[in-house]
Amino acid sequence: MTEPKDKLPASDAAPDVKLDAMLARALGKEVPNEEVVAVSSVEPVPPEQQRCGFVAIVGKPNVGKSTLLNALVGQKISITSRKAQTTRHRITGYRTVGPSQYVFVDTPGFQTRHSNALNRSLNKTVLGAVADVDLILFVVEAGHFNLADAKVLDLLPATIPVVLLANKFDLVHRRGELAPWLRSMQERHAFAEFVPMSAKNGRDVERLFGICEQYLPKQPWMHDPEELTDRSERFMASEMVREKLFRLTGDELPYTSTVIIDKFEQEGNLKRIAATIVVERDGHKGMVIGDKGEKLKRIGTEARQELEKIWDCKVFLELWVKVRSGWADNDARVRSFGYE
Ligand SMILES: Nc1nc2c(ncn2[C@@H]2O[C@H](COP(=O)(O)OP(=O)(O)OP(=O)(O)O)[C@@H](O)[C@H]2O)c(=O)[nH]1
Repeated sequence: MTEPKDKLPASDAAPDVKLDAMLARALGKEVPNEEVVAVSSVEPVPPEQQRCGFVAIVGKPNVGKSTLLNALVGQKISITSRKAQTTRHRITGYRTVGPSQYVFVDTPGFQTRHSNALNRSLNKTVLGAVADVDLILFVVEAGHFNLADAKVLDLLPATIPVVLLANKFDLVHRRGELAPWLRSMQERHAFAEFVPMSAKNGRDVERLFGICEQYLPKQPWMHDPEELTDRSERFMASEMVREKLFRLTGDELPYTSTVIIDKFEQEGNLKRIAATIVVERDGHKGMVIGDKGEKLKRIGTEARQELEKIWDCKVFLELWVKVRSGWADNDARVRSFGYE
């Protein structure tokens, strides 16, 4: 991050011409001189040709930020689920494509509805994450924009270029109607680019690298190009259990449930992990355990199988469930569970 933040790499063209060009590119019409960057394996690049920068992924809950981060990094490093507010930590993933190294920062969906200690901590994480980056990917659902999106947009510093990433484009049936929506979005903020796409579509994700590249400062890479994340295996284990917990309990379980790793030991090619799922009420405990322990067993099995695949080793995973009422309202307890 050596370049000054007040310099947006925008073209010199008049705003309307630039907007039309962005719309044309966004909606898939031909735009001359556009380079498509192939995502391939890492080749050696001399330091003077390298680019490296921070890219924050922001947006309200459930718009697809974690799905996008995993697709960009090429491996699952952030958990996803249909339940809003699954992501609770700032997660950094890296990806080196050609001469450019992208350091991605995922953020929890900005919470505007409830004000408890957990949400205050989440919002602080979001603000910290966008303060010092080279580019912001502002994720919304294509064709939609509501108050929750507006509150996130309001937080973004005017000095950092913002890409409007209209995700879940696959769910838009009348694509022609997106042009007026994109125009109205440009009135809300001077976006550097519009990118309608689907985080679940590999080609779209590949194209996004090409669009982001020009915003990365020319400077040597900060990480080994083979590295994908700074998160520990312990953290991955707790996130994996949390993902399965939310996926398998559906909407009944409040998002305040959390997972703590009590033990993480390596024995040769085996990892022994013991974890506790912390819920707020006795009723929630029953939901997690399920009939004859069926649900808890499935959460454990699915988490174990996926961890074994990612780490390529055997995993022994033991799960417990505990009730700690009111933990999300208590600042000290929120900190003791690992939220800053
Ligand atoms: N159809 C469609 N669904 C998507 C797309 N991207 C994400 N989703 C789904 O949207 C839901 C939410 O995705 P997440 O990646 O967990 O969203 P998030 O923004 O990280 O959510 P929080 O952690 O709550 O902030 C999941 O069910 C995803 O499978 C997309 O491009 N198309």
